[in-house]
Amino acid sequence: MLEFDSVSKSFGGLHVLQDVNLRVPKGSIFGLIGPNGAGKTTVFNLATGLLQASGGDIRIHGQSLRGLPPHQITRLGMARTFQNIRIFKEMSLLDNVVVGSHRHLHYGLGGILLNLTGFRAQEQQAREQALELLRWMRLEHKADEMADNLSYGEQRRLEIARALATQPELLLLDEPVAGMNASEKQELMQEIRQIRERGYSIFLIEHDMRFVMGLCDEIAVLNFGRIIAHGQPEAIRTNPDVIEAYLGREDDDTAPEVLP
Ligand SMILES: Nc1ncnc2c1ncn2[C@@H]1O[C@H](COP(=O)(O)OP(=O)(O)OP(=O)(O)O)[C@@H](O)[C@H]1O
Repeated sequence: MLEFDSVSKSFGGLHVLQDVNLRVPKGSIFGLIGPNGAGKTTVFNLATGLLQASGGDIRIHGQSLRGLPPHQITRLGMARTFQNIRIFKEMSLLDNVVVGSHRHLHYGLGGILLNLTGFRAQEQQAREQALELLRWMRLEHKADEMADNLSYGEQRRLEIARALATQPELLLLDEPVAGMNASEKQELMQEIRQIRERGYSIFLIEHDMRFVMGLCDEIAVLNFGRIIAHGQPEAIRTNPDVIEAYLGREDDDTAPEVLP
């Protein structure tokens, strides 16, 4: 579904990604892990058009993303959440999600004036869809509350609901459980599995090894901008290159959990 083909990215003389090859299969939950600063967020920024690759090609459904701005990439079926949560805190949960669905509402000002009934019907549909997505993320009961009132874990789940409102085929999650407690993590794992069962593909970056190993079908490991391992969780857990990459960074708080 999403392919990185020999992708590189430099900032001036700093080579952040080199010869990155990735295949995120349709219907999978695919994890990208690696020590701090390995280049994981840069991979997401390239996939969503926030950055352009210095070399190589990125494709979704075989179509190159080269030169496409983020909003066009969204139209190709990709949506993401961010490491630092980006929700509208002064708006209700429902409105936060409705905003996400607006690329699917087909009206301009003229259209609204000429066809007020059609406009209202689309708005109503967007609200119903938003409520459904809030239900998926167990936030439906708070639909009319201000997003500002949510706990950290709830804000992360709201961001996922809003990303889903763009009707993506592939959902990119950047550190979805950062700041969550153990039971919130367990619940989110369940919700992400259910999202996949509904036909979505998931590509996630996460430092929490228990979460990644318990959830992902496949995992790729980045270290200093290169993919050093790729495979099923058990193979990654015991891969000597992966263990060494984490051992070499004892400052990284995730290191002990990778060790077999
Ligand atoms: N816009 C930029 N300009 C210059 N350097 C950048 C830019 N964005 C990222 N980098 C550098 O690229 C490297 C990889 O950063 P990136 O955020 O992709 O890593 P990461 O694996 O997501 O790290 P973390 O796990 O800490 O979030 C870092 O050295 C970072 O300083």
